[in-house]
Amino acid sequence: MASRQGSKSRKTGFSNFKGAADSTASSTTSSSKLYQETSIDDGHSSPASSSAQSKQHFFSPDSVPQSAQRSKENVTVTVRFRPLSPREIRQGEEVAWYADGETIVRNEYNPTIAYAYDRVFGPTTTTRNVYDVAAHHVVNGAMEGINGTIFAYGVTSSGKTHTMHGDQRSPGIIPLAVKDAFSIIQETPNREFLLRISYMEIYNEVVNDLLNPAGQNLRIREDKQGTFVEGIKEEVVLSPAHALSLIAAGEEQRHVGSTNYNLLSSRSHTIFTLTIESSPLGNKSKGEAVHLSQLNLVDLAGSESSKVETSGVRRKEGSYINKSLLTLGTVISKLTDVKASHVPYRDSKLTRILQSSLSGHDRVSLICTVTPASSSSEETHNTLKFAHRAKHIEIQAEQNKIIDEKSLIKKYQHEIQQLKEELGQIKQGIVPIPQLNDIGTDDDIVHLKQKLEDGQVKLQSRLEEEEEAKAALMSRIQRLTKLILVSTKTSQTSRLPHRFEPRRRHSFGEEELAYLPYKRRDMMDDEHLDLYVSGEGHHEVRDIACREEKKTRKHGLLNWLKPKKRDNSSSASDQSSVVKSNSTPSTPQGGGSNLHGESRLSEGSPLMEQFSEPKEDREALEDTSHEMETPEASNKVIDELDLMREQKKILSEEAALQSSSLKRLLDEAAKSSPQTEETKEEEIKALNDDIKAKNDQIVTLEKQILDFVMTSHEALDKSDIVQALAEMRDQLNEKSFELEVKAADNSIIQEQLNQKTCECETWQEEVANLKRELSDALELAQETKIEELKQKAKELSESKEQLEHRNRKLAEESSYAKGLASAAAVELKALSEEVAKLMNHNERLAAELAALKSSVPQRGNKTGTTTTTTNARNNGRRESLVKRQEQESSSMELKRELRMSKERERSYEAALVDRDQREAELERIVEESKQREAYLENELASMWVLVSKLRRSQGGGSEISDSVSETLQTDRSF
Ligand SMILES: Nc1ncnc2c1ncn2[C@@H]1O[C@H](COP(=O)(O)OP(=O)(O)OP(=O)(O)O)[C@@H](O)[C@H]1O
Repeated sequence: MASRQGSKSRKTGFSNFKGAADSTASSTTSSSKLYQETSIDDGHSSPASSSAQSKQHFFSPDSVPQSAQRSKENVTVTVRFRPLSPREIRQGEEVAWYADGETIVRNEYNPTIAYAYDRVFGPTTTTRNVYDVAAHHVVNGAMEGINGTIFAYGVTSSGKTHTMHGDQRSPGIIPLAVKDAFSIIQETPNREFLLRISYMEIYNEVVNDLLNPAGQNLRIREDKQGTFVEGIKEEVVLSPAHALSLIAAGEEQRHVGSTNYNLLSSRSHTIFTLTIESSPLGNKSKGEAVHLSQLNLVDLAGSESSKVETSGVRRKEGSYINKSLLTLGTVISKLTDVKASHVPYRDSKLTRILQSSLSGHDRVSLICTVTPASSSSEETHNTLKFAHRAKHIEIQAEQNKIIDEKSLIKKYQHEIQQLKEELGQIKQGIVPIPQLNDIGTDDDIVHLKQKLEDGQVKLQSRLEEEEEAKAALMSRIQRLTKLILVSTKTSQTSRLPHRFEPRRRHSFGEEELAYLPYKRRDMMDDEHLDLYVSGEGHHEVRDIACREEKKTRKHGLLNWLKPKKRDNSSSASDQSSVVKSNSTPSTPQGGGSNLHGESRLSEGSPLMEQFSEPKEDREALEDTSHEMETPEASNKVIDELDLMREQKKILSEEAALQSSSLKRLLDEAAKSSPQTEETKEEEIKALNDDIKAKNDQIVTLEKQILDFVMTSHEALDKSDIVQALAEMRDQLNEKSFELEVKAADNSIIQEQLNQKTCECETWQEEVANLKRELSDALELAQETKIEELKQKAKELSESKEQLEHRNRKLAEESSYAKGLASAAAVELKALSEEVAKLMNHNERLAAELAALKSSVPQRGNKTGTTTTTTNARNNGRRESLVKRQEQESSSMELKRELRMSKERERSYEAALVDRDQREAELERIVEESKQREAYLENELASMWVLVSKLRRSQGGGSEISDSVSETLQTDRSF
């Protein structure tokens, strides 16, 4: 069944909003500094105004007529301060925000900053007070057909869960609302009701059904009537205890974790929905509209400051929480902004699911929880601003009336009517058996007697058959009737005239609230003082504490099943909801009982002790049965039978729940790794044992019911006994059938388990084989790699050798070239010296030659003067000519030599240039070979690293690696 969150489209609702600027909007138009005090009594949000006007309205796609009562009102916005926690006190925190009167929140450090709300609750206010102001009118409206939503909003550890769920000493809005709903039924004798609940969480943007562990990751769908969660489980509830026990079971599934601020921080948003159908009582209901409404109680996860140091899962959860709360904030801003054209409901699952509530057709109450602590001043300020924005949302709450034969209450009413008619027909069909003494003459007696006896046998068997059919019908009628709740008050006066009288307060039965933690979480905080230190390292310790707390809660639920002692004082709550038939109240807690309750407790627990003392109990029952002489006593017996049946039902439900958990575990086991397999197997085994134990308990309970019927049969009149017996037989058959089915299921599950175990073993073998193959392959691969490396190392060392050889050669050549060059240099020097000498000599000769040339013309001029001396002079001239010729030839010789020496010089110079070039070439080659050597060195080093890695990764292959490393070592040293 799908839980429908509202029934209107967004557009119609959106048009109902007015922004802060709208002067016609009610009460608050305050800014952060200029506030206008508003009060819950201002009429806009008071319960009294809820149904002031009414008009006809049609909403369903198939034109189902619906009448609607509309009244304009604002969202009720209240702020609740929690006291400073022991931790905050220890840390010397100061009060940064405080409640100034009943409607104003003021900043301690800057008194000009103040905000006004419908009501502000100080740290000492009780949740009951909060309920009366912030929730009661919403619950009241929901019981009259007006959808209602109550939110708790605030940062982490500000007290949302404390407000919504509470603890045993101070129950929260949810238990109070449930209780109130049943009280209203009791005080509305002219209507009959059918209540259903669903409970879901939004964890990391995934919708999970908390009443059905199999309902994970549910889809949100939308049709013309609004958004709804597809496939969510809805349970018809018969009493507050029944509803609370279901919530308790749901709480077990909720994601809770420890954070730096809160030992038990809610990591998901939860939405508890109570669907209420009501119609006029009895024949009046024909053709009358059915009221259908939903009451959503939303415990939001707390926003987290980005300053908080978290990691891993918590950080991921925190970011999802913050994102969805941000979307909620944006949606609310847009709703209060007249200019906004698009409201981003679709940006988060939370706003999508609550789209209808937010868009103005539900009566909405927002409870903002805050801490006064100075360290959270900024976060508190943000919450206050959020609350202030929300105050401007205007709503037009409507009463939903549907004339819809498809409504569950109508369906049940029809079925009951049909069954009653069938029963009437059966009753009419029973022919009274004629008495023998009425029969006539003696002659016919034998014949007639025979005939009559035959007829009597036939009639008897027909009678029995019809009795059985009648009993079956009766039990069906009873079961259906039980689902429809009516007041036990005989007065048919309406509840409405009394509406504003103070309602009788129903105290909770001890067991009803047993699912809630015994004490406040902050008290635990005191005990786990050292656990509240920041830092991730302590999460484990805190998670243990968290688990412990969960266990306590679990025991709380178990306690609910604990049989109550007969105690007249507890009747106030017990009578809060009884079933239509006065003789068969259906509530599990109805009247209390000293019968054997059943539980998941192990031996030694008080409950098991009660199981082990049947005699005493039976004696007590016998005592009771002696007192049961009046019809009331007979009713009590039936009450107790009902109670036992109810307990049996709960056990069966628990067994079913565990079976589904078992299935889930089996599925998980199939998917999980072999390491987690063992723990899963243990869990599966434990669950199997638990289911077996539960089935045993069901059988025991059935036996006890039989025993009880036997011992108390005297207190009941015969027809009651026949009826009860038939009913018992019926139920027994039903149960034994159920048991058979469950046993069959179990054996199937067992088979599956065995099969899975076999599969697991095969897988394990396969995994082992694969591992072996993998290690072989690895070894092989390593060997090949090592071989390759060896080869490469060899090649490298060879090329290194060659290079070194070449290097040596080059070095030799270069030293030879150097020698040559120096010899050439020496020679060149000697030559140049010689050239210099020759040149000097040359110059001298040239000078002499010039001197000679100049002396010859002077002698020619003096020839005429003396002939004697002419001969002598001719001789001398000849001599000097010869000499000159000699000198010329020697100078020629010298010149030639000079030329030659110059040529030689040039050739030497060329040789030198050539040598320089050669040397440069050699140096370049040497440089290159050095670089190559360095590169090879590097290569070798990385190979070394590789080899050592291989060695490390392959323990067994060390020998190979050793040999490689030796090779490489040698290479290296080489
Ligand atoms: N009004 C209050 N009076 C006394 N104690 C309170 C009140 N509100 C909250 N606390 C205590 O403060 C602690 C935190 O409260 P609670 O767990 O309800 O916070 P929360 O807002 O739900 O946190 P989270 O978002 O992390 O789930 C609890 O120990 C609770 O008992």
